[in-house]
Amino acid sequence: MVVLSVPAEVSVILLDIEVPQPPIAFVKDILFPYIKENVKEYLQIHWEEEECQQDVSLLRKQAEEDSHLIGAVPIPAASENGADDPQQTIQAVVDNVCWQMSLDRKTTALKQLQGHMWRAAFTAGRVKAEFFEDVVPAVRKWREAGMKVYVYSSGSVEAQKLLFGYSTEGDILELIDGHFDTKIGHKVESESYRKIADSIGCSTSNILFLTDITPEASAAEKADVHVAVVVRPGNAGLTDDEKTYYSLITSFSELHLPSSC
Ligand SMILES: CSCCC(=O)C(=O)COP(=O)(O)O
Ligand SMILES: [Mg+2]
Repeated sequence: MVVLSVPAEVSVILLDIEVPQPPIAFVKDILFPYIKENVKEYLQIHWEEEECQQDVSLLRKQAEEDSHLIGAVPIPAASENGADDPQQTIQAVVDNVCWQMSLDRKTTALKQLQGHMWRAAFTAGRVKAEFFEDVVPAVRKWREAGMKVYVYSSGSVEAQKLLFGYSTEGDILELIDGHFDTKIGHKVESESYRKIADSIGCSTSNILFLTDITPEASAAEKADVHVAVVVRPGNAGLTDDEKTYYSLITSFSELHLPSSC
């Protein structure tokens, strides 16, 4: 078995949300299609609710910022007297969401609506998150060794908590010390990792970031964060240069903590 020694200065393990997911690529193959298939019905049911209207306002603001992009889908402004046809606006929101998702955009507006839709699905028992079998034992072991474990995902903090709260292993939210999403910054920007370290109260060099995406690994490394690239079935392939450059693991059990024998 490959063993990757965790540097002695590391006291925090930061996980990308997709890294602990199972081979069926839960986020891409289950959660994302769920949004596309159900967004229209969700909007129709929740349209009058304040939370839904806040989600739509944020999407509308994002659509205005995106108006210069090729293929961008506008969302008409709400009229002051509320005289607009909700079905037309709903269709525009659906089209905008599908357009953003076709580009795998990581906008806070999209992630917020997705998070609210997933909350409805998880709490109704329509979806349960699965983890690779090495994940939960490894996270428990790291915590027993005194490590803090955080999650950093483009998915909203609320959505991340759903995954750990409604998993096939039960509610395992207590295994995670904290969550970060795009509100702290994008995962391909080095500054985000400095802000995360500040927020945790440690130095960036105290963090080991596990991700499957090399531009994220590169941004973290530029901020002096330790990185390892996690290679799981279903992940995008790596180039030969990336395979040589980065420390690679295929299971969390391959991480060897300084104190473990
Ligand atoms: C329930 S979390 C959904 C994850 C998500 O929306 C996403 O875009 C995945 O992004 P990540 O940065 O975690 O790879
Ligand atoms: Mg990812």
